[in-house]
This record gives sequence, C-alpha cells and structure tokens, in this order.
Amino acid sequence: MNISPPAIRAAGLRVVRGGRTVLDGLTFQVPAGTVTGLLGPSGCGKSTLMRALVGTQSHVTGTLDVLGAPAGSPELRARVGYVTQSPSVYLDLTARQNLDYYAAVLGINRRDRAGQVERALTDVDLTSHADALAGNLSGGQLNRVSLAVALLGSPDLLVLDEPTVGLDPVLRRDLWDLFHRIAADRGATLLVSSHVMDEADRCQRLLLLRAGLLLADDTPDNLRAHTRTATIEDAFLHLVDAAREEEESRA
Ligand SMILES: Nc1ncnc2c1ncn2[C@@H]1O[C@H](COP(=O)(O)OP(=O)(O)OP(=O)(O)O)[C@@H](O)[C@H]1O
Repeated sequence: MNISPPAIRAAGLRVVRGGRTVLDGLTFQVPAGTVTGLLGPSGCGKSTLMRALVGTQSHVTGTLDVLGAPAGSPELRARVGYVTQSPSVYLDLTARQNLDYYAAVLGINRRDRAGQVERALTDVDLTSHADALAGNLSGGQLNRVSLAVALLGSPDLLVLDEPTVGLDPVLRRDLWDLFHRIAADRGATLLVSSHVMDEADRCQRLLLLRAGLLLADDTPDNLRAHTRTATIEDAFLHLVDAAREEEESRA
C-alpha cells in the first residue's frame, strides 16, 4: 500500500483563459513515484494544467498542491522539472554546454555542477553525443537533451508536455522506458501528457481529459474493466458518450 502523500492534489481546480473556462473543476490526485499519463485530444487543456502545476498559469482557482505545497511556491522551483512542447535548447551550444548553462541558471553550485551534468547525460543515455552541437542532433536526441535539463537538480516531480510527439515508434518506446527508469531509480513522479491514446498502456495511472473536464482518473486496467472495452481509445469514447448522455438527460 502506498502511504506516501500524493505528488499532486487538485480539488475544484478551475482555470480561465481569455474569458473562457478551460479547466472546469478538476479533482484528482497523482500518487508519488508513479508514471501518470495526462491524455486527451488537442485543445482539451493538458498544457494549461501543466502550466498551472508549475505556477506559470494565471487565473487559477481551487486547490492545487504540488509535493505538499501550493503550486508555484518558490520552494518548489528546484523540486519540479518541466519540459514544454517547444523546448528551449540552444542549438549553437553542445548538449553538455546547454546542461552546464542551465545548471548555472538553476543555481547548482560550481562544485556539484559537473557531477550533476554527467548524471543527467547518463540518465538520458546521451554521453556519446554530449559534445555534439545541439543543432546537429536528431529530434529524439534533442528531446533527451531537454529531458536532461529537467533532470538537473534531481527534481521530485517531472512535468513533461507531449515529449514523444513526432517521434518514431522505437524512440517513443525508448523514451517511455526511460521515464519508468527515472521513476524507479530516483523515486520521482512523472506526469506525461499525450494526445495519442495508444501511449496509455505505458502509464501506471491515467488522467483522461476532455474539453476541460476530467473523464477518468484510474489505472489502464481498471479503466478497460469498468468500461468493458478492449482499448483505452474505446474506453475514452465510451466515457465521452456516457458524459454526453448525462448532459442531455440533465438538459
Ligand atoms: N489565451 C487564450 N485565450 C483563450 N483560450 C485559450 C487561450 N490559450 C489557450 N486557450 C484555449 O484553452 C484550451 C486548452 O488549451 P491547451 O493548450 O491547454 O490544450 P492542450 O490539451 O494542451 O492542447 P494540445 O494537445 O493541442 O497542445 C484550448 O481550447 C485553447 O484554445
């Protein structure tokens, strides 16, 4: 039984953007040490939720606690790693120089910096390309540089916004294996978003989001069992239909 406090706790979480409610009263928890998928179609609010988690989203109401503190608290800065959809890696620096630079920005002291950079490079399996210019790396290798940046400082929570988008199946599999290794070796929690439902089975838990509403918060196996479906895609469609029927019956 997992008795450690959840890595993320949301209750009645609401976000308004440009006058529109884009997250509408989300309540869920993400258990510590898990690889949890945040899945849903384009525009459903995944990035908005991630921005709220790291404290860069305005007009957030309700409860959103991260590692026991309100999301965005200064003490969380070093404990939460975040990779956006358009990672900011400097293409005219090598992978190692990028990491050195971000380690300095993070305030990792000079003595520990080289060790942390090497560890992050090893974690993402990039030591053989450490001295290549980022601009000469493949898309998958660049993604791993961004992930290595997020690993600096050994964060307890990693928030990864669509990290596998556009990658071929082998690279996607390798990256998911890496996420699980990071969770197992470091005891970190990973929240990974995707709009591709077939990535669901790579996660220990799933948050299914649609149009700003949470459709499910469960394990892949439970979701399929509860909806009596064979795939998470079918489970998702089943839940969408059920939500529509409920809306119509209330109207
Ligand atoms: N500044 C804004 N004003 C109004 N609506 C916005 C604004 N920014 C985003 N939105 C809307 O908020 C919703 C959620 O956007 P968000 O980027 O969180 O979705 P997403 O699930 O991450 O999508 P994707 O998978 O395409 O990245 C979308 O419908 C989007 O159109």
